[in-house]
Amino acid sequence: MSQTLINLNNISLAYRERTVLANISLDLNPGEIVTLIGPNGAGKTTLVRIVLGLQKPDSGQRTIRRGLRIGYMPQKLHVDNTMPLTVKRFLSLTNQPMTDIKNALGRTGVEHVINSPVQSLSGGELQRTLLARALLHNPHLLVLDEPVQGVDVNGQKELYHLITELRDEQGCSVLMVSHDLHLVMASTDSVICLNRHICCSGHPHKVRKDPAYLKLFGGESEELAIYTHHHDHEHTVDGHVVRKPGNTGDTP
Ligand SMILES: Nc1ncnc2c1ncn2[C@@H]1O[C@H](COP(=O)(O)OP(=O)(O)OP(=O)(O)O)[C@@H](O)[C@H]1O
Repeated sequence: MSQTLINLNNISLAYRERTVLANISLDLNPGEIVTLIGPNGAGKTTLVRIVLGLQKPDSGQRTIRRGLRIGYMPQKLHVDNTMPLTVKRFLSLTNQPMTDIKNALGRTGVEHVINSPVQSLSGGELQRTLLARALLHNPHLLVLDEPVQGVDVNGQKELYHLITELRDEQGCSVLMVSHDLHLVMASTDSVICLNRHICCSGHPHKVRKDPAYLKLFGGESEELAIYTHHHDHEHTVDGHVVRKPGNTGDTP
């Protein structure tokens, strides 16, 4: 594994005899974006914690390239509502220079929130602030646990686009967790579909059609992917539907 950043070999883990991860093997290679996808409770966060070295598996090996720097964006940020904490103070806890902090916030598009309390940020601003924090150590690998949660659909697309740009600019690798293959499709090199074991993996277009993926996520996801909204009407400002001239169809 000369070039490989992190290798997991046959990792298994159980909580009180309940298997959470079984025989997981994977390689994270330089410059690659890998997305972990799976239903709730599939073991995605647990696997991320093992990749980060925060949790030890019951069996199997984790091998990490010497000197590897990892930037981590957690799934949740717990900040006590009564504790005054500005974005500036929050990011200063990383001990990085203020110019780097400002640059990172600028790069993720939220320089304007630097003096705002963390608790007051919108979903998108919070995710971009957490992404800026993950960038601060100039990482070789970005690990992003559900980076678009709490963000609306357009914001999600923008955020995935930004993640791809950051990978291109910085040449880092990305391991991220997502719930929606179709939204992440354009932004990932490969997908690992997890449900306590690896159900299928590979190029996103291949995984999308894999019977194991379809079994987990159902045919609905395929229908959603091909559904195109034929808009035969317009809306008034108060939301009422107005048919376009010459169109009487009942398409939504
Ligand atoms: N510390 C723990 N002790 C006992 N069980 C745990 C612990 N941490 C996680 N689990 C269980 O392990 C399973 C996998 O959890 P994990 O958080 O890794 O799933 P996930 O795929 O990230 O889920 P989600 O999409 O809901 O975030 C779940 O059934 C969870 O209840």
